[in-house]
Amino acid sequence: MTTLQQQQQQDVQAMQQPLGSVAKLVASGIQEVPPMFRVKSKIQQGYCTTNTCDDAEEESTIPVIDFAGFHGTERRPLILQQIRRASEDWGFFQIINHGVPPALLNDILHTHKEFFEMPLEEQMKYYSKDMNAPFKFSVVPLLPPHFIQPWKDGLTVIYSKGMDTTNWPTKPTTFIDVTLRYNDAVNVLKRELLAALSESLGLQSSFIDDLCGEFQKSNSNYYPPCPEPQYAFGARPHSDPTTITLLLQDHVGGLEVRDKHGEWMQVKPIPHAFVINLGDQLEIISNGRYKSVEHRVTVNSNTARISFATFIYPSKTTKVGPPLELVNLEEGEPYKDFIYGDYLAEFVAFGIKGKRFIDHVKTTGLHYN
Ligand SMILES: O=C(O)CCC(=O)C(=O)O
Ligand SMILES: [Fe+2]
Repeated sequence: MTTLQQQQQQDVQAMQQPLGSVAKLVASGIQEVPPMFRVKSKIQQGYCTTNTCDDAEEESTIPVIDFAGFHGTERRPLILQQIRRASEDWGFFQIINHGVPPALLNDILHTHKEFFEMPLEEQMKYYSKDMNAPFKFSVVPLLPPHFIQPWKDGLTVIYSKGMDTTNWPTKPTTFIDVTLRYNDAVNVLKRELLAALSESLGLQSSFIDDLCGEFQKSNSNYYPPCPEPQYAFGARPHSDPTTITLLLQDHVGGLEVRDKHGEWMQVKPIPHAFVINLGDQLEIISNGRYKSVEHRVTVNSNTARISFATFIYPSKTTKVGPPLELVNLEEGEPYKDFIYGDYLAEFVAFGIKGKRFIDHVKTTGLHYN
């Protein structure tokens, strides 16, 4: 057995010993961040200079793209151009007028927030030891135990059309209906976005969806207030291993993205907007033209935050690489092809090291050790 396999086996065993939720820990009145969540202060990490740690730039300059008219001929070329520029410069953008009804966006955040604020006993009914369970409430440890744990609770839905909801929560009463309708709506939107991204790269409209858009998994994330926000992260700096991620966030804020100059920028909440971030698979397909950018989630001492991240990714057996039309050997070594399942396994084992996993493997292939 390799070291990687041993580590994975130990992690699976340790993850079968759940500790409970972060919300419960906060409710118990703790005044300090416990060791399993604790990072060096952000000052020590060089992230900021003051203890309040509001180091990220105030105003987000992440592009906001108005998706209205995407299906017509008049605005479509402009939208594609804006997507191309945002993907090259930022790897992150927000979209408005995307067609998902505002009432549904309010409902999904409220309903899931209500779920996260229910007693732990109620939530634990949906805990599962199966890492691939299609519906599951996450408890600490949320990541394999050799990681520092994120300051959050989570609920995961692996989407498929007409999902079996027999064992889903019936409290809040709207939970099943709203969660299904939201996931269906995001499934339609992801198809449009992947078409736009394909066309913006000069590829056939269905190219990215056909290759890398098969799976959809959503994580609703509940970030409780933290007694020492400078010593914990909701999510440590990482880039997503996905094709794309569609994120809905409430008004609280906390998501930050690293810009071209290495500075952290706040992604300012815009009501009813989706934050779109390109994942590693899209960077690979585009042969590096589009970037899968590092981001992180900070927490605060006053207000719980909720976000709903939907990840789009290929099947584990899919071979992902740049198509020939995006390879120009004069521009240097093209990105290597990967089998997605192998990529993901090494991504998880690599952990969050303040560097992008993709930088380690992009031209040399897998086996980062
Ligand atoms: O909650 C957020 O704003 C972002 C979460 C995130 O980056 C992720 O789940 O990959
Ligand atoms: Fe992320």
